[in-house]
Amino acid sequence: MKILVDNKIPYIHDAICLLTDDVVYLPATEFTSSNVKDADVLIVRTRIKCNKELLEGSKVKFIATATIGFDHIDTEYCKEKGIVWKNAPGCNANSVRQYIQSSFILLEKEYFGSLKGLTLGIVGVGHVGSKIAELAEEFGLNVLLNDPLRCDNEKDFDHHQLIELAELADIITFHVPLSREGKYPTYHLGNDFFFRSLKKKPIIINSSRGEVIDTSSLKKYLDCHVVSQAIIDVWENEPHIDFDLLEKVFLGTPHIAGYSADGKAKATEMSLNAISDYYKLDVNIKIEPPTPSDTQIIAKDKKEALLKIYDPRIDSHNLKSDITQFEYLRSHYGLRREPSAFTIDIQK
Ligand SMILES: NC(=O)c1ccc[n+]([C@@H]2O[C@H](COP(=O)([O-])OP(=O)(O)OC[C@H]3O[C@@H](n4cnc5c(N)ncnc54)[C@H](O)[C@@H]3O)[C@@H](O)[C@H]2O)c1
Ligand SMILES: O=C(O)[C@H](O)[C@H](O)COP(=O)(O)O
Repeated sequence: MKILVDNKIPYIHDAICLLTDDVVYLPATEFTSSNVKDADVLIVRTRIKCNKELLEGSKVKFIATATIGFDHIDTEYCKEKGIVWKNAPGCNANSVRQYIQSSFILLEKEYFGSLKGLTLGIVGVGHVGSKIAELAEEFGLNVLLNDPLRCDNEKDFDHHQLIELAELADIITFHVPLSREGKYPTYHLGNDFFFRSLKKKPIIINSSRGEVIDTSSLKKYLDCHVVSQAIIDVWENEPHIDFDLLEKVFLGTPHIAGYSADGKAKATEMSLNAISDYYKLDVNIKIEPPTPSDTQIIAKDKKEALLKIYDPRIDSHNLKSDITQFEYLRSHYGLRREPSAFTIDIQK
C-alpha cells in the first residue's frame, strides 16, 4: 500500500510504519495528478483540493483528511469513483474551545469587564459548538443555539432562528461546516440581510470557514458600528486574505484555532486509524503530543493562567505585522498545548 502524506502533518513518521513501508511525504503544492497517480491512499489537510483534477486516472482508494472540515474534498466525485474518504470529526474541537476561551477572556479585559449575563449566539452546534455552549456557562453567558439540522432531527433541541440570534445576542460565534448546497447551505450565512438584522452591536466571531461570512458585508457593518468588533480566524480566499478586514478586527489570526498540538496529534491518530480500519489491519495507533518545556503556570487567577497558556493576541499580532506570512505562520506554528498539559499554581 503506497501512502502519500502532506508533509505538514505532524507526529506521523514513527506511527505510519505500523501500516506500510511505502510512504512518500510531499508539500501540499506537490499533490499533483502525476504525483498521486500510483498512490493507494492520501493523507491530506485543507490545502489539498481532492477533486477530479487531482484524482482522475489515479488508483487512489482511500483519502484521510487530518481535519474536521472536509469542504476541500469533492465528495460527489469520490462517491462516483468509489473513493472512500474520512475526516477526523472532533479532532481539534478542544483546540477551538481554547481559542474561544482565551478570546472571551480578552473580550472581558478589553470591552465588557465581565461577560456574565450577556447573550451568546452559537451558529452550528456540533463538536465545536457544543463545547462552546459548555464554555459559555463557565462565563455566565446566556446561550442561544442555532442549528436547523439538529432541530429537524432532535425533538428536544432548543433551536432559535438565526434572526433571533441577530436580534438578541451580544456575541455571535460561527461553528458550521462550509456548504453551498442542501437544505441549509452555510455559504455567506453572514450576509447583508444577517448584518442588517443585528440589534445589539454584537461582537462577531468566525472560526469555521471564511466563506461562511461575506467579507464585504462584515466590513461595511463594522464601519458603521452595527458590528462593534470581530474576531476572525478563517477568511475568504485564504491565504490571500482581505487586508482591510484584517486591519479592522480585534483579533485576526491565520486559521490556527484548531492548531493545538493536542488537536494535531489527535487528527494524525484518527487518520492513521481510519486507514487501519479501511484495510482491516487490526492496528490501533495512539499518538501523544510533545510535552512543553515548562508545565507549571504561575498566575494570580485562572484566567491569567489560561492566557499565559494561550494568548491569541500573539497570533493576531504576527499576522497583522505581515499579512503575506499567512501560510508561513501556519506551517511554522510553535508548540501550543491545551490547559490539560499544565499544572496551574494560583498565587494571589
Ligand atoms: N478554525 C479552525 O482551525 C477550525 C478547526 C476545526 C473546525 N473548523 C471548522 O468548524 C466547522 C465546525 O466544526 P465541528 O467539529 O463543530 O463540525 P460538526 O460537523 O460536528 O458540527 C457542525 C454543526 O453545524 C450544523 N449546521 C450545518 N449547517 C448549518 C446551518 N446552515 N446553520 C446552522 N447550523 C448548521 C450541523 O448540523 C452540525 O451540528 C468545521 O466544519 C470546520 O470547517 C475550523
Ligand atoms: O477543519 C479543521 O480541522 C481545521 O480547519 C484545521 O485546523 C485546518 O488545518 P489545515 O488542514 O489547514 O492545516
